[in-house]
Parts: sequence; structure tokens; C-alpha cells
Amino acid sequence: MVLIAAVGVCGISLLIAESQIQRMIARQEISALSGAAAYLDNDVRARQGVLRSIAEEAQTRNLSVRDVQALLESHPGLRDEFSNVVAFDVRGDYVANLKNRRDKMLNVSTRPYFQEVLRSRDSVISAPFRSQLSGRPVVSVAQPLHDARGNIYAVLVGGLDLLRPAFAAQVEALRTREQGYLFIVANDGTVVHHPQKELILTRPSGDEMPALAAPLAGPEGWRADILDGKEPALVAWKRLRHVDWTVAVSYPLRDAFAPMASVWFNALGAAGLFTAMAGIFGWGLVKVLLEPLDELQRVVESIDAGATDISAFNVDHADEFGLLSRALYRLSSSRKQASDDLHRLATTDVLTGTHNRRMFDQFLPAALARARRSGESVAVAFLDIDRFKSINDTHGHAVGDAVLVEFSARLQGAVRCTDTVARLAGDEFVVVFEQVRGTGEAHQLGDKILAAMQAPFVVGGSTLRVTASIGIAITGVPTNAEAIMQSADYALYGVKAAGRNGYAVNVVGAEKLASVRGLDEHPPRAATPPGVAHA
Ligand SMILES: Nc1nc2c(ncn2[C@@H]2O[C@H](COP(=O)(O)OP(=O)(O)OP(=O)(O)O)[C@@H](O)[C@H]2O)c(=O)[nH]1
Repeated sequence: MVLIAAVGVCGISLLIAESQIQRMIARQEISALSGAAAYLDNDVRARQGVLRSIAEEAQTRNLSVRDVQALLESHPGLRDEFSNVVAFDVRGDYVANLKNRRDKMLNVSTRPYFQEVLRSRDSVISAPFRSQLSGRPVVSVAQPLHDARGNIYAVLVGGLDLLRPAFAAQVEALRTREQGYLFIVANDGTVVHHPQKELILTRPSGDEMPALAAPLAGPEGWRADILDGKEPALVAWKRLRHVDWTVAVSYPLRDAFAPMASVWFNALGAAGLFTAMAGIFGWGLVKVLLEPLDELQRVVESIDAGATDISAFNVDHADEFGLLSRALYRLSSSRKQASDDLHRLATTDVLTGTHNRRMFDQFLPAALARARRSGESVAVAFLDIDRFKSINDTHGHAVGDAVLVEFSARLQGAVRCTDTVARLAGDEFVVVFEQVRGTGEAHQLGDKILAAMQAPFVVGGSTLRVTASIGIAITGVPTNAEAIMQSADYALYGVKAAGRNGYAVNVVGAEKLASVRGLDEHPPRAATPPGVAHA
């Protein structure tokens, strides 16, 4: 896009420059044409001056119509200035002829230039016309002859042959360029000079030949939007000051503006090259500048994949990427904290701070699966505080809550930190023991828990004796959560039925036997009076 924009800007600049250069070239052409116009003007006026001086001479010598032929012949230099000079009286009849006095001349009284001379009483340059004598295109310079009283008695007419080689060579010499051509049109549109001789004296319309008609638009100007023949051309023109002619030039545009083609090529090429180089440099620079962003992306992916933790965000770079990385670290930390809090709330019993049933339901199957893989046993102790309802009823719900908190604390203190304690509901707790080495260890666990509850509970200003019944189930063979819980429940039921404040151990799958045996094996505890003892 940058490349397109640069080439576009360059192109627009070049178009503007080209338009300026066109204008400049056209101005140059007009100024060259001004010189040509002045030259032509002077040339025609010089010839006009020659006839004027002869007229002054005739007036000085007080000549008459009869003397005109001799007058002309006394100026042989006229032959160089004009193709011929003839004279007419005021009626337009022929009276003298420089080249051939026997030439038969027509009456010219109806010719516009003749009438104009009589009207203005001064020298007139005619519009181009075809000579009836020579049949060639000519322009006439007409000069009145005055007698001593100032009356016109004859008119000298000098013919300028537009096809004579000297005139064509003279005009061609005014060209400043090899290409194109120079032409002259009279101000009524009649072609005075053109390299195509057949066009002389024609008056082509703008539609037919726009290049020839363009100069009629004003005293001077140029156009670069004209088709000359089939080729686009630059046409510039300049009107003569004294003669009603406009001298013009037509150049093919491709020649006139040839230098612009190489300017276009070089400028666009340079713009493209420099932009491409700048683009490559910019791309490299951006790549270097964005390297920390790539690094940040790698860190994010690594954290997402669990290969590293969010502390990888906590970098000490001072740049924007360092700021971004540390902002990500803060965001991730707070989200992790929120997530941890949520998880803790979802898996913790609010009152006692132990795990809750949800956590236990997830944990027990996992522990059983581990045991299945390692071939070791798992034991679950199912605890229920004895006659807890009467504690609530007697001391109030708040004291009941405090008993639950204290009971939970003692329970967690009685087991290893690797054992998992959870409160299922109300006054029911469970403990999961992993890597248990048989029922003997299960009995030790039961003893430890009962022992932990021996000391009186001092809560809410009351000292209470709190006991619990414990049903312990231990896996013999691989089993599931439901089975082991049911087995522990049977054991608990047995203890409750036997009078509370004791424990029983069941092996999953052999519940009744194990339950009875557990209580029997510990007569002192079985003999302990069940129920709640108040201190
Ligand atoms: N203070 C308190 N009491 C609770 C809470 N949850 C349940 N309880 C009460 O705990 C008592 C549980 O009684 P049970 O286990 O059914 O019966 P028990 O009185 O313990 O009798 P046994 O279990 O047969 O020894 C009920 O009265 C419940 O209302 C609790 O969060 N706080």
C-alpha cells in the first residue's frame, strides 16, 4: 500500500510538473513565434514602405496617371520586392504594369482592398486571394498616389506571391525545431502559408482541421489537446501586429514533450525503488521492535500449556511490552486469586474450615483409584457426634456450632496431615486414610480419634463432654466409593447400636463380622458407657 501510495503521489507530482513544463514549453514557443511575427510584420511593412516612398516621390514631382508606367520602371528594385507591381486609376482600370506593359488587366474597382484604399486614402494590405493574372495565391499591397491637391489619381498594387520559394524559405527559416511545421492564417481563417501548398487560400473549418482553426481563438495562445491529422499536437500561435495574419506552429506532442517521457520513467522508477527499500527497512525495524511481543506471545502459550506459571509475566523490561507483561501478570494474579477463592469456597466447609462433601465426593474415588494402582488399602472413618441434638437443645445452636468447630479441630489434630478430613453434613465427619496397612492400623486410628475427644469441650462458657461414634471401613480388595461408605455406615450403625462413644472396623465385603469383632476386640472402649457425658 505504501508502494502504491508513493508511486501515486509521485505520479500526481509528475502530472503537475508535466502541466507546468507543457506551459513552459508553450510559452517558449509563443516567444519564438513573437520573433517570427515581428519579422513577418516588418518584412511586409518594409515593402509597404517602398511603395509609400514612391507615392511620395510622385506627389513631389506632381506626376499624373500618364507618368505612372515610367515611374514604376524608374524603380527596378521593385522587381525584388514584389512579384509584380501594377497601377490602376480611380475607376479601377489598369494604367501601368512593371513586368509587362502589354498585359491585359481587368478592372479591380470591386476588389475590397481597392475600395478600402479609396476609402481610407492610405496604404492597405489585402487579404490573400488568387491572382487573376498569374493564377497564384497572392497578397496585394495597395498604395494610393495623390496629386498636388491631395486627390487620388491612381493606386499602385504590389503583389506578393505566397508560393514563391523565397517566401516559403523565409517562413521556414523562422522555425525553431526540427519537428512540426509553421503555418500562417489570415484572421478570417484563410490559410496564407502551409507546407501543404494545396491548403493555401482555403479556409478549413475547426471540425475539419482543428489545428488550423485554433489560432483564430485569440491574439496569442497554445493548446495541447488538438489532433493534427491523427496525431496529438501542441499548437501555439501569435498574431502579427500590423498585418491581419497569425503565425502558428504545430508540433507532435510526443516530440514536444519527449523529455517528459524519460522524466516519468526515471521518477517512477526511483520512487518505486526508494519506497521498496524504505519498506524493507521499515519491515526489518518493525520486526526488531515487535520481538518482545513475540516473546510475550510465547510466554502466554507456555502458560496456557501449563509449562510455566504466571510469574513469567513479571518481567523487569522498562519498555511498553514490559508494562503490558506486568499488567498481564497483575490481571492473571487477581484472576488466579479469585479462582482459588472460588475453588476454596466450593470445596471448604464454611463453619469448620475442613473440606466439604463436594470435595470429599471428588477426593474419595481418586484415593480409591490410587489405591487400586498401588495395591494398598484405603480406610474411611465415618464419625457422628453422639447426641448432638441435645447439645443444641440444651445449650443453643451457637454452642452447637462451637462444638462442631472444636470437634473438627481436634479431629484434624488427631490424624496426619496427609489424611483428609471432611464435614459431610450436620454433625457427620469423614476421614480418608491412604496407604493403610491392615485393620490393626485402622484400630489405632480409631483409638487416636476417640482419645482426641476425651478432654472436655470448653465452649461458650460451658464445659461439655463430647463423644463420637466412629465406623471405619477398610478396603480388602479394590472397591468403589459407594461400597466403602456403606461399609463405614454399617460400622457406625453398629457402634451407635452398641451404645456410642466407640468405633468399629469393617473390611469392605465382610461387614457384619468385622463390625462385631472390632468392638469385641476393645472391651474397655466397648464397656465405656455410651452417650454424652457432661462435665
Ligand atoms: N449447631 C448446629 N447444629 C446442627 C448443624 N447441622 C445440623 N445440626 C443439628 O445436629 C443434630 C444432629 O442430630 P442427629 O445426628 O440426627 O442425632 P444426635 O442427636 O446426634 O443423636 P445420635 O446421632 O443418635 O447420637 C440435629 O439436631 C441438627 O439440627 C449445624 O451446622 N450447627
